[in-house]
Amino acid sequence: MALFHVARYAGPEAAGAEAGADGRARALLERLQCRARERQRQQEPAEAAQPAGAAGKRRRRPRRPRRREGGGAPGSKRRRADGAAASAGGPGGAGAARPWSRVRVGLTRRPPRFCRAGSGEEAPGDSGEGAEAAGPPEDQDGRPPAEASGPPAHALLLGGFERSRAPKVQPFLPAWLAEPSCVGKNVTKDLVPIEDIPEVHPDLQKKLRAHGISSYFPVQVAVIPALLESAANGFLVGRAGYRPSDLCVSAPTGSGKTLAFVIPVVQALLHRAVCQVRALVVLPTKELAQQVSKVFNIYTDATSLRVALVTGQKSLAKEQESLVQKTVDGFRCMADIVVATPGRLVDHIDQTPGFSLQHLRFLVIDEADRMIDSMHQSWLPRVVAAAFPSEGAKDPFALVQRRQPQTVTAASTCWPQMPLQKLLFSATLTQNPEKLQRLGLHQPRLFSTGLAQGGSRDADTEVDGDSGGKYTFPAGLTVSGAHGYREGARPGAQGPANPVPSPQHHYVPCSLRSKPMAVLHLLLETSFSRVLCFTNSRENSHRLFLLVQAFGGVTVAEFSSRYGPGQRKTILKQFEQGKIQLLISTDATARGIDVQGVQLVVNYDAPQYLRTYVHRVGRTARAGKTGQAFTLLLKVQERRFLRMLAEGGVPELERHDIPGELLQPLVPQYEEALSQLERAIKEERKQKAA
Ligand SMILES: Nc1ncnc2c1ncn2[C@@H]1O[C@H](COP(=O)(O)OP(=O)(O)OP(=O)(O)O)[C@@H](O)[C@H]1O
Repeated sequence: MALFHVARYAGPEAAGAEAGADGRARALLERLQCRARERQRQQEPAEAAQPAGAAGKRRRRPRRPRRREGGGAPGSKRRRADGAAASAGGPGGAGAARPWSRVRVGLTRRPPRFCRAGSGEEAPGDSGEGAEAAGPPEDQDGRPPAEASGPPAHALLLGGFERSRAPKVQPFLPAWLAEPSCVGKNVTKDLVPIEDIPEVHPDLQKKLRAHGISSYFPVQVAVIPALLESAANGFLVGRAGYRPSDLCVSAPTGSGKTLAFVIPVVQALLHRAVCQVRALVVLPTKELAQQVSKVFNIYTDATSLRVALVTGQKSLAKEQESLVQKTVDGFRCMADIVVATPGRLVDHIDQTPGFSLQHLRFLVIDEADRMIDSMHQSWLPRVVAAAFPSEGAKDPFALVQRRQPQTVTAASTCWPQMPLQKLLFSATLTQNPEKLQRLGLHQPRLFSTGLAQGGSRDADTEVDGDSGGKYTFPAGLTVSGAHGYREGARPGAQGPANPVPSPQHHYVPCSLRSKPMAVLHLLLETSFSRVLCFTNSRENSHRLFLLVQAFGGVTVAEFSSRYGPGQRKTILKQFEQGKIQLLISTDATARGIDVQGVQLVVNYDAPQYLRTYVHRVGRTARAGKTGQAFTLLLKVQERRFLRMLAEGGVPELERHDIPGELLQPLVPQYEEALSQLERAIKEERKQKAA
């Protein structure tokens, strides 16, 4: 018994030796019995004075304690607890007669949860015991009994912590993160004509116009002059001879971030004498790298600058040819601008003889938040190590010495230094200083379209589980000037003269069974020519693709890692050309992919993270266009998903019910498609096994 003895009643005698334990228990028992008798005496005259009915009513309140004295139902939890109290308080279960001792009984049995004593709070769905744990029963006037010397009101007891929410702690941010340079977010309003930024080279201005660009978007207005200024003294030194600041840019999807770095980088390198790798752009996927290199090719066309794409789409040898050429006296660099995925870049650093980053002036990290997540591949330290060679490996006769960044001293400014400037771009740039610190930024400057001051600064909801980040969405996806999609209303149909702005983010409550039909219904109803539908896995993409294909009436394709880079390129091209109406994709196309004219994004599987949602829906409403986003939600997902989006600053999510009768006409065809899907999957399995 001694092993299980818990000294719950601390008193002066508690300090005594073990030998006195029996005596203490007896003394305590007597004291308790004495108090119980006294209380009974007090109650008796009061009850006698009451009318029979009233007395009966009032007696009902302390019924529980009495039942406990007599013992509850055999085998019940309550009885076991009383047993514990009896063993602690003494024989006969006298301790159970004391209301506050019951509180302690509760303590022994309940999981450790905290609540304020006397608050009367109880854990939801736990009414009986919760009421007990909350404090002693009240007397006839609704007050606790006078002699019940339970724990003091300020003491913390168990239970009910759900009610008291811990106050949200606002992280303390460095000044550059807390006070960003604000960038306008509306690409249809805050435009600046090309001629209003005369710093941009006339040839580049001409090219911009030739490609249908007559004004700069807000992010370009802010970033292009800042970058050009930092490279004003050529690419050897920054302003006043100092190393230029690194730039971080956070602007919505489709707001023109690519041109914001392409134009100044091309301009800074326009008059270089010798071809060396001076700009390196790192992106997370092959498709994105391809897209960005295409933009560089447009703006370096008819210049001596050369762009190389290294993503692993071609063989290593072929890529090596585009980077370096062997000559009689060494190697000749073949690229000024290298656009790469991190893995392949490291391959070339390791395996391509003569590939040097020692003249690297700009390191652009696009989709920077995603790239920070891939830092475990340690591609960045490899790039920095390649850009700043160790002392022994330096060329003593080189005109421009390259040194690791260090404190500026008179000696350190004796030689012209070639700085390495890092430029980070993303629609969901993290504001977590610890993560950004891993990039080793130098006096960074942040350009942002307004991460909410009040919100949590870590926009890395998906990674950190901190869902307080706020994002800015493209204006065309926030509220459209035209009518949004309404049941039965075909897009493209003329709306009223003064259209009522409508939210463009929708959710469709549906069941697991009705999800494919909901997608088909949205497609058939809207008849949009380019719809992008996201799933959470390539298996889901494949099955949905087979099902829609079997259903018929829609030109459909799938995009996932099931296909090789070449096939994926073709699929994207066909989608862009309008040959494919519905592209079912994994998150492989969620980031950065710029397909003109996507009118609708459907999240067939709800994205797990806010950041994923931002990028997925950002495939529509690009460059000032409007677009719509529908997310299919199962009942169990609804609450969490909507809360996540609300906390993330998603403007308004309109519930869009699809009544059963609208789906009914699709059922026969759908059932037929289902059986075709089953057959197709069986066939595929057979082929795989063979
Ligand atoms: N000043 C401009 N005027 C008109 N169109 C522009 C302008 N700048 C960029 N665009 C177009 O806007 C589209 C989106 O640009 P871009 O891909 O650079 O967006 P982004 O901000 O990088 O988006 P994401 O975050 O999704 O990668 C492109 O088709 C681009 O050609």
